[in-house]
Formats: sequence, C-alpha cells, structure tokens
Amino acid sequence: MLRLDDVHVYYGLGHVLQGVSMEVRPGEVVGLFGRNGVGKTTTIKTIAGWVAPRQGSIELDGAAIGGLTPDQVSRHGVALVPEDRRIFPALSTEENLEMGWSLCRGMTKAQRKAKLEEVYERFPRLAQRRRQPGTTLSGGEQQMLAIARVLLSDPDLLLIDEPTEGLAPIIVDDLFRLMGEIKQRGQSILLVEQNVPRALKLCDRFYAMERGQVVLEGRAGDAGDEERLMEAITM
Ligand SMILES: Nc1ncnc2c1ncn2[C@@H]1O[C@H](COP(=O)(O)OP(=O)(O)OP(=O)(O)O)[C@@H](O)[C@H]1O
Repeated sequence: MLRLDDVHVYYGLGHVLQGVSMEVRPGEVVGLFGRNGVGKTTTIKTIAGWVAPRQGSIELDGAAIGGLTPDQVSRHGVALVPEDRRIFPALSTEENLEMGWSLCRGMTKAQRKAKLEEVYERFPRLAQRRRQPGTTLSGGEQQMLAIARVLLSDPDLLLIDEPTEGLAPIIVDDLFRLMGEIKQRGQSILLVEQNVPRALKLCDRFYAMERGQVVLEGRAGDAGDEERLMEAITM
C-alpha cells in the first residue's frame, strides 16, 4: 500500500534522507529503528506531508503522495501521531478530540457523534476526563488522546513516532495493547520506537536506518534478522 522509492530530503544544506526506500503492506506493522538523529522522524514526517522530499517517490495504493500537504495526505487515509503529541493545553479532552474532525470530511454530524461515543467506549479514561483541560492529563493519557484523535477518521495507515517515550511501564503495556488492537482491526502501522525488543513482538517486519539510509530490512521473529538489527542499531 505505501511505497517509498529513493526518497531524498534536505534541511537547508543538510542531506538528511539519502535515498530511503521501504514499504508497508496492508495490515502490517512495520518497525523503523535506528539511533538518534538517523532520520526516522524525518521519514515519517515526509510521508505525512510535513516535510517535502526533494527527490524520489512516495506512493499510496498507486497514487503519488510525495510532496502533498498534510491535509491532502490525510485524505488518502494516512494519519500521523507525532512524537510531541500536539495536545492543545487550553482545550478539554473532548475539544482536543474534535480537532480530529478536520480529518473526517464527509461525515455527517450524527456520524461524528457516534464516532466520538465509540472512541469513549474504547478509551474509558478519556471519557472520564472529557471536560478536563489537556494539561491535566498524564503523559500516558495524552498519548492515548493523540492516538484516539487520529482513529476518529479510521485511517488505513498510522505513522506513530515514539509513543512510549518517557512513560511508566504500565502505560507502555496499555499502549502496546492498543497498537495490537489497531493491527487486529486491519489498520497498518509504521512505528518508530526505542523499545525495540517490545516493538518486535508487535511488528511483522522492520527497517533499520543509519545516517539517512536504510541499512537493513528484516522479519520480526526471525532470530538471524533480529540479531542483525540489534547489531545495526547498537554499533
Ligand atoms: N527541522 C530541522 N532542521 C534542521 N535539521 C533537522 C531538523 N529536524 C531534524 N534535523 C536533523 O536531521 C537529522 C535527522 O533527524 P530525525 O529527527 O529525523 O532523526 P531520528 O532518527 O528521528 O532521531 P530522534 O530519535 O532523535 O528523533 C538529525 O541530524 C537532526 O539533527
């Protein structure tokens, strides 16, 4: 469904992605691993339209999406959950969720309301906190909110950047359970995650990056591939 072919990205003179190629097939969870600064976030932001590639192609179900705006990419069924979560501190949980409506074009008011109730059923903690300002939510609740917000639009592919960073182990368990559920529903995920052993249990395949390039592709669960991955990212 998603295919990147020889994607190059620059920040000013910095050649940050140097020919990245990868794919995510329908229903797959694909891990994107590597040390700090190798270009994982930039890869995800480029797919989502936050950063424009200078060269190369990005296709989704055969349609060229490279260089489209974030809004246009989201209409192709791709949703980004960024590392900083983008929770609006002055807005309530519900108002933050409602920011996700911009991704739900074509839904009637009744459909939106039903979708919101579905999200509250799936995330009871968010339902309890629906009137509270975003800032009063814990880090884990904010992460749940960020994911719940993009689920409103039923994306086919979620790009999730470091969801568990800085969170307590029990919340990390909840987040992995949630991502497992998303996978069960047939939605694909491209996941950047520092907790590699844990992520590998969820992933079908993975890529490892080094200095703006993909240096390894492998299958999760394959002992040889996983060993090569650990070598590639800890070198
Ligand atoms: N807005 C920016 N302007 C200039 N350089 C940037 C910008 N954002 C990232 N970079 C640089 O681009 C390179 C890739 O960064 P990126 O955030 O994609 O890496 P990453 O693998 O996701 O790392 P991290 O795990 O630290 O987020 C780094 O050298 C980083 O310093």
